This record gives sequence, structure tokens and C-alpha cells, in this order.
Amino acid sequence: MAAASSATAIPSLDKVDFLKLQNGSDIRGVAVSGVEGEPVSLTEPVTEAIAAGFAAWLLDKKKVDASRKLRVSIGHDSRISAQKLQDAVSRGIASAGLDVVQYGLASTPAMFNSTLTEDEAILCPADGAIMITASHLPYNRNGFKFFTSDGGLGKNDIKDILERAASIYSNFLAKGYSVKASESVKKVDYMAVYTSDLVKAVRKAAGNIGNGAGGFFAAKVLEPLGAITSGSQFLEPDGMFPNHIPNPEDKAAMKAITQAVLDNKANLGIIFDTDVDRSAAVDSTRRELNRNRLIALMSAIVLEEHPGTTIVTDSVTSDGLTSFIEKKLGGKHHRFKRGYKNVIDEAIRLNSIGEESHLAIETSGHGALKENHWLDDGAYLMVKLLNKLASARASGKGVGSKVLTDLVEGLEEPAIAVELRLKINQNHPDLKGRSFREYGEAVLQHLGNSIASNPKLQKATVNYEGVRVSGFGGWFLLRLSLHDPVLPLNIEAPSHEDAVKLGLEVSAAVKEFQALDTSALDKFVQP
Ligand SMILES: O=P(O)(O)OC[C@H]1O[C@H](O)[C@H](O)[C@@H](O)[C@@H]1O
Repeated sequence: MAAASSATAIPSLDKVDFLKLQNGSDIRGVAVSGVEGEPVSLTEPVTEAIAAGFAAWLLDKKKVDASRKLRVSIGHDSRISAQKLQDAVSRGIASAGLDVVQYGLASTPAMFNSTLTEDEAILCPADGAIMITASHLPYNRNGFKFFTSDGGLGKNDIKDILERAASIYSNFLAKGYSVKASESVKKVDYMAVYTSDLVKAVRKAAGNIGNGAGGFFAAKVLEPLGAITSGSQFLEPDGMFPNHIPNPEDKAAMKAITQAVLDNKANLGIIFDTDVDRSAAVDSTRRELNRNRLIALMSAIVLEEHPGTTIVTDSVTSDGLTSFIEKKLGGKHHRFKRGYKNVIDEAIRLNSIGEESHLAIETSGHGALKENHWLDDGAYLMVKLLNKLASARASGKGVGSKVLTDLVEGLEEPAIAVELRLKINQNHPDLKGRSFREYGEAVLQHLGNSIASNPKLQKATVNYEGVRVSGFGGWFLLRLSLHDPVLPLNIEAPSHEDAVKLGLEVSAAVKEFQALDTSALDKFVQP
């Protein structure tokens, strides 16, 4: 035990500060100083306390007897704070008496996978896994995702861990905090195991990684399969993201991969986000295979293997996607809520009540397949695409990404598709003491009521989130953001004029809510 006199002074934080680090089923905070208005919240002692909180949670969950030591695998993305946080996480885990296995640069899906791999030689399975990442957020942020063999932890588990962390941290305050080197840290090259599993899963494609953790895909997956990857770019991990934020929904990122496909006359472009749980592709004609198109493509592949199966998606998917899945592919589209964990859990639930589902996928590029243990894995989605290309080639059905493009033939796409994010000003007196959630719900309730009496508009009969309405040949959905004090408004329509008509209907219905910042919508509907 370190003497209090030699201990580092750490700032006092209360339970509330810890709970503020929760971001849905992840933990996120600021790990690097220097950005104005964003003080560091993920300090080393805070990180250590969170890791120790996870260890305590895991010990309770696994209820193992004292004879078996639990082990936890730790990996990180390419962020500049990765090393510091990895060390602090390792200390937190070791201080609770658990074994630490460090993987170094890794992907989120690989971390989950380490709880499923059975091979003592590489210290697997891990009882718990921690990925140090803040996904597509800027370089100064970081965070944690946690896994057990049951999948990613849910919101309640994260809250539980943060509450435990807060009390561990208060112990640091009482007894003094000092950095103690952890003895029981082992290192394993798990990415070698994970990538060789991916190679096995695909039988024979350029890649754009955006300086995230996905660089392994070119050298360790594509090249061993015989692909020429010389046109690939931004493969080197660089935690400052000098080119663009690695994010398949980011316009600059998609432009960069599209250009690389053109410049290199590549058959296919592949792009991942920072921690490789999201992905998208570009075909040889520069057609972006992301968002609804990626879902259509994956659905086509999965429905060939499992005719009639249900495809679970997030709520912002297009009407065209529903008719594509149901009329062209003969499957069932279950449009559920936003949030990758929501769609995955819903697919698992459907299977448990006898409705077969093999694919849960979001427009964000998160996707999970039943055959891959419902692992939220962008790399695996791309493996399925590559597999399709390879089998088409082998059976003489075609060469190159036209095979994929043909699979989405017939998908109706709207001329206009926008997302406008309407902020709720939490300090506005109109909240009258309500939380932003309650206020947002009140907006939605009011919108729902006003639509009911509007003959030009029709409320969706089956809908799991927010208010989804058809009209003027298109639709809109207003819902509460998963994490932020924001009401995202998605509008899709056959023309800008029709999209504006839909926007004006929303605008009229919400105008009395003064704490709602409608400037994005006002700008959109301007003549
Ligand atoms: O509700 P929003 O603010 O649009 O955010 C929704 C998104 O939040 C996170 O990024 C999750 O990882 C995604 O699965 C989800 O789609």
C-alpha cells in the first residue's frame, strides 16, 4: 500500500461526474488536454477506478470460486492516449486480483471474439474484454467498450460499473493514489489469430482505413487471400487522424475511398471506422455501398442463404429498403430502433420467440450476423462481401464488384435524404424542471397528435421509435437521440420541394416548443 505522503494528489469527483461518462452502453470522455472547453475527464486514476469497477462487476457476474483467476483482455484503437489508458486499465484490473492480457492495437470485434476463442496457448477465452476507443470521435476523446461471452455490456451494467468506480475512486481520495506497476500483465498477438479466422471465413479485392485500427485488414486478410491492395491508403494507425475521421458515414471519408478506387482501377473499396465495428464499400463504378445500400446488399446475401428470414434494422431506414427486402428478396423487414445494441438484441429476441432472423444492421454501418455469434463486426461484413465476389468468380457468374452492384438492383432510392438535428436547450425556462428527455417526449407527443388530424399525412402503423409519417411521396421521422439532447429529423422525398413540404409540417407542429432549436429545419425549409 502506498503511503499517502508519496501519493499523487487527484481532483475530487462525485458519483455524478462518473455517471456523466456513460454514453449509452459505452463509456466516453476526454483523454487529451488542449482543446478549449474540453477538460480531461478520463484521467489515469479515473480510468484505473473504472477498470477496477469492471473487475468487481465481472467477479460478481461470473461468481467463480477462489481457485480460478479470471482474466481480462485489453485492446485499443490508434488514438494517442491509448498507451496511457491501457496502462491505467491494466493496473485497475490487476489491483482487483485478475489477470491482464494486453493485445495492443486491436479492433472492437476482435476484443469480443477473445471471449469466445478457446485456446489456452493464447490465454483464451478471456472472461472479460475491454476495448479502449471512442469510435469516430475526435482525437482528444477516448473511452471503453466492455464484453463478456454474452456480448457487449448493456446500459445498466455500465451504470453499475461507474457506480462501483466512483466508490473505488473515493478510496483513492481517502487513502492516496499512486501508480503501482502491475506484475501480472501478459501480452498476446491476438490480432494474428483473429485475422487468420477472417481469412478462413473468406475464400478470395482496395481498402481505406482512415488511420484507425483497421489497417490489419489489408495485410493480414486481403493479401493472404490474393488481393492486390497497393491502392490502399491511410493504413498506418495515426491517432491524430490527419486525413479524415475514420467513419463510413463521413462524406470526406467516402470521397477519399471513392477516389482511391478510381485512381487504382480497383474492383472494390473497403472503409472502416476507427475501431472496425463499422464498415462500408465502394464498387468499381464509384457507387457507394453504405447506409441503405449496404443493408440491401447484406440482406440479399443473407436471404440467399436463409430464404424468408427477418432483417432487423434501425429506424431511419428508407421505405424503398422495406419494399426491396420484402418484394424483391422475399424476406421480412423489421424496422426497429436506432442503436446497434438495440437492433442486435431485437434480432436475438425474435429468434428466441421463434421468428428466424440472421442479420441485425444499422444505416451507420454497424452490423451483426447470427452465424458470427451476433458480433458487431464491420470486418466480418466485408468478409461476407468478399466471399460473394469469390464465389461468383469461381462459379463463372462474374468478376469484380458488378456482382455486388447487381445484388442491389431495384432498390428504390429517394432523390432527397437529409438528417437535421434539432437541439433541446436544456437551460431554457420552457423545460419547466423537466429533463430533456421528458421535454423531447412532449414534443413528439404533440407532433403525433397534430398529425392525426392532418389528412395529407399518415402516421406509420408499426413504429418503435419517435413519430414516423408518410406524405408527399416521402416520409419523415422525428425521434429522440440515443444519447444527446437532440431530436434528429430524417426526411426522405422524391424532390426537394416535397421534402420542404414535409419539413414545414414538422415546423408548424413544433413551433410552440421554445426550447427546441429549429434553426437547422428553418434553414432547410427556406424558399
Ligand atoms: O441517436 P443518435 O444521436 O442519432 O445516435 C445513434 C448512434 O449512436 C451511437 O453512435 C451508436 O453506436 C449507433 O449505433 C447509433 O446509431
